Amino acid sequence: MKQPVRIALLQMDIALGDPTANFAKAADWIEQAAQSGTDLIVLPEMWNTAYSLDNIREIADQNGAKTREVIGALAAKHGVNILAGSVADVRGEAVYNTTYLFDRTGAVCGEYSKTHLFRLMDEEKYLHAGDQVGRFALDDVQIGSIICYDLRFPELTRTLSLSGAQVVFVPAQWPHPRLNHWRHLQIARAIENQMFVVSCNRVGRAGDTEFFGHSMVIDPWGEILLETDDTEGIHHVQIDLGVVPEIRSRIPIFEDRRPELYRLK
Ligand SMILES: NC(=O)CCC(=O)C(=O)O
Repeated sequence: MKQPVRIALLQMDIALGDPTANFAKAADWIEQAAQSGTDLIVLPEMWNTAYSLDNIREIADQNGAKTREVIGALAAKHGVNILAGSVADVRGEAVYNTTYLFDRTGAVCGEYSKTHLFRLMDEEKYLHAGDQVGRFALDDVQIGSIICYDLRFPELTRTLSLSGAQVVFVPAQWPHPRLNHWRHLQIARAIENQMFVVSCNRVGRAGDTEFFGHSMVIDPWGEILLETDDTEGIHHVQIDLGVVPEIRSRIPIFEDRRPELYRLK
């Protein structure tokens, strides 16, 4: 991938249980982001439905068909990669929370369904967990994809960095009162894995739950390159992946690991 990589984060509010409105808004914002010049557009978690869980099976995207059609067409039209946050999608009887990754031709080059379901928001009552990790190649760069609560499981991001990922993407719907957790977990994942962390969190309210935005881009040294506020907007940032090997050779944690010690006998 040509350096630096230009990334656009779509920090959106999401209409509860209204996929038609949300697809229209996402398409409009993708058009705007693409016209400003970008290599990769990132959306938040479950941007098609939000947490409208009572009727989620009725409104979820059937086999991701609409996501593939609408977002794939926009990726192809603008020759841009799109990490389409995640959408509620239904396969057979089961509803998942799935990231679709589109390359510049509009083809799906990666799919990842959230592997850790968040009980505080009742996900485990309505959704099925995925059972694969999300490691993909995009423009010849190895990247990883996790979703929101997955951030609390360092093993998952470690698996991605061990398998070569240089960036991990985190679409989210992470609300108050856990802004502190959100910020520190991302900084920790970046430093301990010597990788970029790029997150896109929604804003707005759903009932009593208030989502704070604060999408972040953190470099492998733990420096915050971008932290947004709690309002809607498209945020552009550039990252230079050349620093990943540099930092990994300066402090060679991957060579110094002692995996034989990390299993209880
Ligand atoms: N949508 C989510 O997974 C929310 C996770 C969250 O808020 C947390 O504290 O973890």
